[in-house]
Amino acid sequence: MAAIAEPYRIKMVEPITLTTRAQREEAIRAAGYNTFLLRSDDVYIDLLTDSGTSAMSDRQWSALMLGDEAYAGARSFDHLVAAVRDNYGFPYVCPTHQGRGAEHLISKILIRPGQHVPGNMYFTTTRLHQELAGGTFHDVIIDEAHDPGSLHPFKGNIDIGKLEALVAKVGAENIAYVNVAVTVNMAGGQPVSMENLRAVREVCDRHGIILWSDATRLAENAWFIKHREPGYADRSSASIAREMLSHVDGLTMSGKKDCLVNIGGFLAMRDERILLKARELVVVYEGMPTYGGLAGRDLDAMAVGLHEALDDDYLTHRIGQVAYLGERLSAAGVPIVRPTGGHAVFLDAAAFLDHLSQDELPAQSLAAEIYLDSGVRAMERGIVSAGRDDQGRNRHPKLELVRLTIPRRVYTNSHMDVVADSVIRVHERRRDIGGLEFVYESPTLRFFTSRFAPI
Ligand SMILES: CC1=C(O)/C(=C\N=C(/Cc2ccccc2)C(=O)O)C(COP(=O)(O)O)=CN1
Repeated sequence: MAAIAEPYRIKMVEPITLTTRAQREEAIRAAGYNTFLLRSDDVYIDLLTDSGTSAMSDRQWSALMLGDEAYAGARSFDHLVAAVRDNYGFPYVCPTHQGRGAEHLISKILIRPGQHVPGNMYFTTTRLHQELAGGTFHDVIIDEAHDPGSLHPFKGNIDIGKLEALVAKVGAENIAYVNVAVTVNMAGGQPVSMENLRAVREVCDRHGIILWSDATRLAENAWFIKHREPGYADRSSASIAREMLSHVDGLTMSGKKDCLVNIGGFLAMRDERILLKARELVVVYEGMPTYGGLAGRDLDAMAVGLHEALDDDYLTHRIGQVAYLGERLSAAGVPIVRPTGGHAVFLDAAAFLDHLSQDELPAQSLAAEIYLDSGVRAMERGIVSAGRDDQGRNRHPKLELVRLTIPRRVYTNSHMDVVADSVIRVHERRRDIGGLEFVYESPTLRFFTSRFAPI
């Protein structure tokens, strides 16, 4: 990947501090060996998440200053509707405070208790809201997605055979909707091809099933189509994103990723009946249909950000930075999910710590070790994140990963070098790393607030 410089210059900085090893030992103990429970001031380079952690542009800050805080009918809402219509091609928008607000509403609208929701690998909050609405999630992603070493260029693809088999098994009338996430976070930020989107559309049309999309990282997915799928090299990522979305009936969006804002989300759709139901629910759970739990200034910042995120120079640098970190780690023999995805490098913790069983929580332990080594904060994406099934048993996902998640427009490759050096140091002494056990297990989305101790 030809290195390119950041397609922007920095106009404001936020100082970060390097802590001592002693300070980090105290901090990780106080956090129960859970990187979610660390204080920001105790973190040097924060790769916990790309969600809400991106840097806004001067244009977004300018738009924010012009936010219309009218309770109803604010100009800011009109600006968001126009931005979604012009960039994504949907006429109707219902803002929510963030992605899971949109997941909550659409799950209530589309799912009848007992129905099934096939999708390309689970995401924690998405599956939870589907289950809270009485639905059952079914993973219909291609097998390669569960193989960290597979170099399939579109590991986010839906397996048409698995989807058809589920329809045949439960009946199309018992499928609430098909959910296609672009990209697939838990598979390693892996994209879906346009060809696959068309194929899934055809299946849904043939059976009369709604096709919904979790479009949270759609700009990055569009860039991968441009650079990996035949016939798209000469297209802009923005035009590819519109074509992707032309194949789906609506979307949930966490604006905190590919809309480059610190808070925000929305539903977008073509069917006015869904809009009307969303408007009934949004006033109960989020606020007026024209603000959905957000300040007017947030809507304006999101309207500008969703357009900026589709810029090819920005995407080439952003995704190139992920690849840079991934290549440095691969060159040193560190096991990672290949090919590197759009928003993070995922360490294969099962291979990294192959002397530990999955029940010794290798990814949780590795994330804590990386923090101890350098103050770099990563996120566990393995057995702890997968939670327990409806029988109360620990789910055992094939992927036991640590996610090094890169915020947008925040860090330079010098920071990536610090991260790579740290992970390589930890890899060199991996045999000294032991497992962790729960000392407190929270009942819901346990990865957020559980606490652990060395075994
Ligand atoms: C594909 C996708 C996402 O990645 C997503 C949020 N991701 C997050 C934030 C997060 C959420 C849950 C556990 C840990 C971290 C991420 O760190 O990756 C949401 C919810 O959006 P929300 O956070 O705005 O509610 C919907 N879909």
